[in-house]
Amino acid sequence: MRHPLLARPGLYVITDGPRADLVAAVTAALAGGARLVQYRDKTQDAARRAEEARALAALCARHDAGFIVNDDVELAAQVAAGVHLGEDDADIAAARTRLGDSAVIGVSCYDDFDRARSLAARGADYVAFGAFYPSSTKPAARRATPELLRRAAALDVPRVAIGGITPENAGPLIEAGADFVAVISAVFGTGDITRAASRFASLFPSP
Ligand SMILES: Cc1ncc(COP(=O)(O)OP(=O)(O)O)c(N)n1
Ligand SMILES: Cc1ncsc1CCOP(=O)(O)O
Ligand SMILES: [Mg+2]
Repeated sequence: MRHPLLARPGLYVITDGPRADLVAAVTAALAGGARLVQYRDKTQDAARRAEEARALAALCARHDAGFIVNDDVELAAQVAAGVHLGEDDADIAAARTRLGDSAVIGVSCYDDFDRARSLAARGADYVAFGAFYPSSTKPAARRATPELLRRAAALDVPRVAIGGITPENAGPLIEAGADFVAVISAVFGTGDITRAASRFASLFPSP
């Protein structure tokens, strides 16, 4: 069954921290209509990470938006969030045991349909593909094509597209079946985060 937080397609923002105005930046993205927020912070500063994750979890709850922690199952458990797992991260079964059935667990599938099929069968709540376009955030990311999104319709699990996505180039991905577009720089790297988020949000059908 589709997780309730993934029922409505839309914009999935991923933070680009550390940044001093993190909570204000995410507040602005939510005001623009972001439906999912991922806390992605590759630093080792456990105290700041815990404090920020707790603040963002409360903020997202107030906006009825999903909140997902990148990589770190223990931090997700601490703040009752979901988690996003890539190929170098925890195993999905271990994450499910730790976080429980109600947590959103998303997985990176890169350009790999068989990985998506296998992880969907093992209980992933969404499968993410990409990068679809060159990404300044992750220049070495493997590349995927919209055809993969079309093929993944058969998996009957929400599909997320990531990598170099802008309001100008997101259309073909949504048309190919992306339920969410996941974006870092084209939202958080702009001078007007709310406007950038609302441009993405307007590409999806309104509820
Ligand atoms: C929604 C979404 N899709 C893909 C990724 C990438 O995950 P991963 O391959 O584990 O790489 P890092 O983000 O951890 O560098 C993601 N974070 N979110
Ligand atoms: C984390 C990640 N995984 C594949 S591309 C990417 C970065 C996406 O960031 P941007 O939206 O700035 O290209
Ligand atoms: Mg990861």
